[in-house]
Formats: sequence, C-alpha cells, structure tokens
Amino acid sequence: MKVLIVDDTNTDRLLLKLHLSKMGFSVIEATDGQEAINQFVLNAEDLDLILIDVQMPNVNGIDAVKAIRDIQKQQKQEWLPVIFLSASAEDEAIEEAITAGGDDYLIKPISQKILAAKMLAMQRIADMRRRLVESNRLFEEMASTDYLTDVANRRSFEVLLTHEMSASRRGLSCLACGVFDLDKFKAVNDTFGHDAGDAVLIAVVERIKHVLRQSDVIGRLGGEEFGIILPNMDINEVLVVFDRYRSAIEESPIVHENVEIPVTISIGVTVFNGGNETKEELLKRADEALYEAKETGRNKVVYRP
Ligand SMILES: Nc1nc2c(ncn2[C@@H]2O[C@H](COP(=O)(O)OP(=O)(O)OP(=O)(O)O)[C@@H](O)[C@H]2O)c(=O)[nH]1
Repeated sequence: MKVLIVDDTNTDRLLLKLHLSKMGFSVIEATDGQEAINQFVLNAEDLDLILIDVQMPNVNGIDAVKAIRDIQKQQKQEWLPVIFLSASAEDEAIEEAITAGGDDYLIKPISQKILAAKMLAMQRIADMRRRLVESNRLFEEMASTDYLTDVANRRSFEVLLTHEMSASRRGLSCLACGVFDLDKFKAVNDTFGHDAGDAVLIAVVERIKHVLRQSDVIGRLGGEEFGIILPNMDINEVLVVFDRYRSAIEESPIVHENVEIPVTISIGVTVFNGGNETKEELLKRADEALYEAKETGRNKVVYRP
C-alpha cells in the first residue's frame, strides 16, 4: 500500500514515516498543501491513502484535500481515502475536515496502536478499491467487445465511428468506412456445422486485422456483418485498400479441423462527407453499397462516394 504523508513539522512527518515503513507501507512525503496536490497528481495511479495535517502554512490540509477531491471528480477517478491529522479535538474542526473530503480524523499526538488499527482498516479499503477498479475495467471491456471475435461490438464500433468522424471534421482528413458480410455463410453453417461457422468468423477477423493499420478499427455489427473504419485515408486508395481485404479472405480457404472451407466476403464502402452527416447516414450508404455487391455477384467491393 502506498501512502502520502503531508506534514510541515519534520519530526511528526519523519516519525509517521518510520511507523508506516515498519508496518511495511511504501511512503511518499509532502511538506505543505501545494506539494501534497502535486504529489497526488504525480502518483494518482497507485496511491492508496493520504495522511494529511490540517494546520500548515500557505495551502492548508483542508484546502489541499478540497482541491484533490475536485481533481478526482473532474477526472472521474476512483475514491482515495484521506485521513486528517490535527492537534485540535474540537467538534467543529472534525466536522470541517470530513466535509472537505476526509474519511477519518486522528488527533495528535497519534497513538501507535490507533495508527496501526486505522492502517489495517485502510488496507481493507485499498484492497476493495483495487478489486473494484479491476472489475470495472473487465466489465467495460466485456461491454464493448464481441464475445466471439474479440473485436469492438456494434455499440463500441459506433462510438469509435462518431469519434473518428469528429477527428476527420477537425483535421479535414478523409475517413473511409466499409461494411463487409460473409458470402453464403448459411451454407458454411449448414455444410460444416455451427462450430466451424464460428471458427470461420474468428479466422476472417484475424486475417483482416492482420492487414489493418494500427489506427484502423474493425467491429462486429451483428451476425456475419462487420464494419471497418479507416481514418486518414488517401481518397484515391480507398477501393484498392478494401479490395486488399477482400482478396486476403479469398486467397486461401480457412482450415478448421483439417477441413478446408472456402470463404469470400462482399464489401460496401463509402467515405465520410464531413459537415453535418451523421453516422447513421454514413453506415446506411455503406450498407447500400454492400447490398449492391451482394446483388451483383458477391466477392467484390462496391464503392459509393
Ligand atoms: N456460426 C455462426 N453463424 C452465425 C453467427 N451469426 C450469424 N450466423 C449465421 O449467418 C447466416 C447468415 O445467413 P444469411 O443472412 O442467409 O446470409 P448468407 O447465407 O451469408 O448469404 P448472403 O449474405 O446473401 O451471401 C445464418 O445462417 C446465421 O445463423 C454466429 O455467431 N456463428
């Protein structure tokens, strides 16, 4: 557990540091409120607790904690426990400290036993907080990822598309968007089985990912339909690039359990017109191009500027 100790009195700070280090905590220090804010910003990622004196010159403990809570709120950070340290046992002082954002209040001189007990409680909170942060991260990942192919799901693909459209508006760069669909995929399922169909979907995505640039996006729009976003494209290259994806699928069959499954895809492509065009309009145009590719023979790219 990493603890920030803030106290302008050297002896108090060093004594606390000694006790906490003996208990096995890693300690960083600050000698006033402003330094506390700076240290918090630098260490926000892995800090577990702040122990902060109330009375300090310049920025006092109360103002520093208010500023830290504001930063946390703005940056949507997880809660970080704060314990105030003060010689004052007045009800009003305790009330002010907790209102400012403190979680506990220790009266100086601090008993070693009380400090050890409080640190045990804070350790529990820190562990709980870590688990919460990790499960939130996992939850967000699951909520935005397609369970089968591990690429962006429709919801997160649309969020990314909106984001890339704004970037394209600002930078006046060309943004290409493609929608592709496996050809006669029902026949793959019917002939080779649903598991083989799943394996084909995974393999197709892997092949496309292999030829995408780092900044490109692929997402599953549903069933056997996928979307591709290509930011910063050269408009003259759009067709060539998407045809490379098409041929990457056609060039060799997908092998599943030693069985060769020939697969092709049809792609509908368009480019973002800028201005007030919405993502729905953009995707609709790409979908219409895909429909035309299907209607006119499949295994082809149709471009609708
Ligand atoms: N294995 C598997 N099949 C899926 C999945 N999602 C959708 N499908 C199948 O994809 C097939 C889509 O069939 P259709 O919409 O008739 O299209 P198609 O056979 O690909 O024909 P065209 O698109 O016209 O070339 C259906 O059989 C769905 O069951 C999936 O996650 N796994």
